[in-house]
Amino acid sequence: MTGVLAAARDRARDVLDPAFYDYVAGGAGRERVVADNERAFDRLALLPRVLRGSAVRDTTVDLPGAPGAAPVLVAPTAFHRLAHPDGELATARAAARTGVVLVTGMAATTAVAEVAAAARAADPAAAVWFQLYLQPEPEVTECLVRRAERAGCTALVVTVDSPVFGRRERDLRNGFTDLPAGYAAENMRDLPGGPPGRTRDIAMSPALSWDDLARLREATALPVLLKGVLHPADARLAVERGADGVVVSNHGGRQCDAVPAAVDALPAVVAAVDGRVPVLLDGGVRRGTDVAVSLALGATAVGVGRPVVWGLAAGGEAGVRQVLEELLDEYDHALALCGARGNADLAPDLVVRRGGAR
Ligand SMILES: Cc1cc2nc3c(=O)[nH]c(=O)nc-3n(C[C@H](O)[C@H](O)[C@H](O)COP(=O)(O)O)c2cc1C
Ligand SMILES: CCCCCCC(=O)C(=O)O
Repeated sequence: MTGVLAAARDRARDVLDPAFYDYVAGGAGRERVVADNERAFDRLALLPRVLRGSAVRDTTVDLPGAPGAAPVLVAPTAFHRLAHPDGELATARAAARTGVVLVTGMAATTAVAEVAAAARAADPAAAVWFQLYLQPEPEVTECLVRRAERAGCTALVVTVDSPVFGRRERDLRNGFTDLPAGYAAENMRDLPGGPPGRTRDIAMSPALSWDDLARLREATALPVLLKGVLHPADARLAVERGADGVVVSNHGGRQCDAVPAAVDALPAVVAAVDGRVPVLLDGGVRRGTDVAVSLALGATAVGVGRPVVWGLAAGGEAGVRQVLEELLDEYDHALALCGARGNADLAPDLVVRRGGAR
């Protein structure tokens, strides 16, 4: 990786506590999937069309609860105040000012109400989604959902790839298993069954099922997207059970170190969903051309995780803006080079395997 994103990552490595840098950069096991998410894009090439472009290109996408958004989202990543003192507030302002949907996480170090308010103060039209892990106690999940609704979030993103926490060898080596003193997952404060005024731990449960999703579906009118879908059969089930979108994701290689790269899993999920709901992707997106490849293969939009944290660590709000603007500018440039007048002109025939047919 070179360019703005690599410079942000290098700066982040210089300024961050090494254990937190490793927590962000690292992944599960031998980190094969972390590497493969990026390498999979390197294995794909764009096959441009000529003499059919436009000087002005339409790059906006319609997402659940976010019409006219940019095709790049801020994927949910935990603990932004460990990257920069302004934490999630800086990320929210940067996303809002670039027209990018922010998916703020249950594991944020700033409460969702404050994050959403900061985004709207920067741009009243800003869309913020809330990511959650379904909790084993339905009343805890419901309380989190009500907080997101009250905060004005326009969609929920339920992460389903984490029945247990990934085995992250860097974190085990570094002893990075708890937040340092003075930081907390603020959305987890004052929840049912938890200590008053204090935070509960986020639970991951292998006992969750499609019934828990059905309960959530009934508990809220907000659009619900499922994040962490790789198998086409699960994508089909998600649509049948009322999901408003699926996110093809392997959690940035942080959960199972033996799964396919996100972009390699995308086409089968797109085929299974068959246009019924938007399909998003995250994992390894580092260039505007990666955005173009993903949209050509059927994604409606893509999320970026680590690059946003690197930008935040490198320069707070301005650093995140630089990262997002670079990706969006590169994407628009890639569209021009492919002879596309907008996202709608991207199609699977524009993507081939590097060195051979797809
Ligand atoms: C530091 C870090 C924290 C993350 N925290 C969460 C989280 O709290 N919830 C979640 O669903 N995904 C989380 N993710 C996964 C991201 O949402 C996303 O799937 C992944 O980062 C995409 O890959 P990329 O980093 O290569 O862009 C986290 C990823 C990182 C790097
Ligand atoms: C049990 C702590 C939950 C934090 C979740 C952060 C996360 O998903 C990650 O990949 O790290």
